[in-house]
Amino acid sequence: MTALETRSLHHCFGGIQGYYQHPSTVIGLPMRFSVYQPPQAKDHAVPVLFFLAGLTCTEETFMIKAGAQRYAAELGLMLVTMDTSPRQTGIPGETDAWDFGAGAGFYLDATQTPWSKHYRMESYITQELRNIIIEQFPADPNRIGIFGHSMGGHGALTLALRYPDLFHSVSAFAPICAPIRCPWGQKAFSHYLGENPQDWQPYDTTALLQAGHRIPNLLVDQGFNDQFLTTQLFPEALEQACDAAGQQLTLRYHQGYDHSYYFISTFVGEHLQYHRAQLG
Ligand SMILES: N[C@@H](CCC(=O)N[C@@H](CSC=O)C(=O)NCC(=O)O)C(=O)O
Repeated sequence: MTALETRSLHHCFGGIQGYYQHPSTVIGLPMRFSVYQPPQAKDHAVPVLFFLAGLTCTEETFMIKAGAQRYAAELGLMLVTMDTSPRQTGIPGETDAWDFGAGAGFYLDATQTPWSKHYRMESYITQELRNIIIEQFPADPNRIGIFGHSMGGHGALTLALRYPDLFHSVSAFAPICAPIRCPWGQKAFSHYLGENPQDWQPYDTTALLQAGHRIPNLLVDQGFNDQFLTTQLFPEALEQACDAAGQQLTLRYHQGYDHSYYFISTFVGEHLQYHRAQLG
């Protein structure tokens, strides 16, 4: 069993907010994650929600800024967040840009050197971290949902589409819907996956839908005043892909809201209620 170092524990709405570090065999370096255990977890295994954060974030960002613990405590949901990339890999230039490298792992397994040695966030989440949560926390493995924001919204959608047996509910805030078509995605994918766009398709939500991948239901919230709406996110491409595929989608636009955690914190309660209903 993986040895966890507990970095800190905090009482929160009757439950426990914990921050952890462990030597990751998948990443080949230490990784950090955090878990909110609701009060119900003292008595029995509870459903779990993985939250994947966006560019520049860490395992702390959502737990500190989203205000989700109040709702998780009411609904009996465990929350899990992880860092957004490996750190201190020694790769030259890893921290030069905020939208690539450290803090920008894009929730995939890189195939190109030098990134392929450590940048393996897909396997980290779907295998190692999932196993840690199931084995070392009071988590119900048959009721695991996933959601995320921006780069993490892309991660949640693509992992849910690629691993329908592992993730039983999915939603997103302002996701990058078509990374193969936007500058953030093109920059990351060309370095992590190589120059051939054909190799990017398994990590693009619209391409996965076109290829026949499906999820039972999908909730997406998007602010109209999002500074990245027209340059990076392309929710209209998601809508078109879902329409063409016959994929259920509830896409809600919100006047005035931007890309920030003020937007996330406004709607996070509704996302937790949605997942609780989906997970049963
Ligand atoms: N540093 C950048 C802004 C970076 C940013 O907005 N990051 C978002 C996610 S963007 C897509 O994945 C975020 O969640 N930031 C954390 C936060 O606390 O807001 C810049 O200078 O524009």
